[in-house]
Amino acid sequence: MRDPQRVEEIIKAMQKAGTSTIQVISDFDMTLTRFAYNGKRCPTSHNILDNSKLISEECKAQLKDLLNTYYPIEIDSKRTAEEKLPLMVEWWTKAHTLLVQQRIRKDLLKDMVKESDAMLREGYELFFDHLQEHRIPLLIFSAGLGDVLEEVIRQAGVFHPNVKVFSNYMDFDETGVLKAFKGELIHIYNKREGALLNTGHFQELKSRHNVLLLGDSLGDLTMADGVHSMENILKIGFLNDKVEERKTSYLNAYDIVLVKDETMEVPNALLETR
Ligand SMILES: Nc1ccn([C@@H]2O[C@H](COP(=O)(O)O)[C@@H](O)[C@H]2O)c(=O)n1
Repeated sequence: MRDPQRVEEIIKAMQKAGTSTIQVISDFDMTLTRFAYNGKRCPTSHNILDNSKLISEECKAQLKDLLNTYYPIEIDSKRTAEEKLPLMVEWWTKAHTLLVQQRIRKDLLKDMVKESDAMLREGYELFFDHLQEHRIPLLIFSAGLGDVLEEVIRQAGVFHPNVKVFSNYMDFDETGVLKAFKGELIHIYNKREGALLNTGHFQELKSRHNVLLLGDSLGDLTMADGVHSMENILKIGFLNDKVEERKTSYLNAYDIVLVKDETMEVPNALLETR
């Protein structure tokens, strides 16, 4: 924490206001899911599909090339968000175009997730169940693949009614084959625009002026930009990769930075404090 006293003040103010004033907004990939397990990288929602048997070997190689080209740019601390933005649009657009060419079948997504290495962070059950039990809305705001991430949380038994997802959803034709992606593309640097497009959601939650925000990228900080008359926001950032290069910028942007922490221990402890 850069300013522990400020963090304490925010927590106290949120506790005093009570759970009925809180909403949680969280990124998905590498925030609710693990970054690594036993020294091996865990997949993002895109990677779950990219590495599956629904994708041809040739296409897998092309998607891997894209990942190897653009992921280093995504986490490059020497480039500004403005420099990265067009390149991120390029990555997502090229990857989605390749995926559409694969004629992916909707009915195979369930088994694909079952067979994948998808892993939610340790302590996820407590996190989701606590929010459900206390009727605290959870918005999962992801630049990943909505259909895939929904299946991950469904299979984990935590897709409770208080969970809402904003993400990139697949559009299937009448035979159940992927033909396009729906609506505006969400990438890591346009979550503010995504939030402002979904005013209805934030309107429904207009009495919840206190926000717990969880993210793993500096782009995630704008996920709460649609919240009505915000009173307090506590921002927790998971810093998973390129720690030394990015620590200062994360400490300046997030209230609490969790370095290579694969658990939900801190968010869970905060939710349980009364
Ligand atoms: N073709 C792609 C594009 C992006 N990614 C990764 O997904 C992450 C975005 O999802 P969030 O839930 O974190 O918003 C992003 O960090 C990219 O690294 C990918 O794996 N493949």
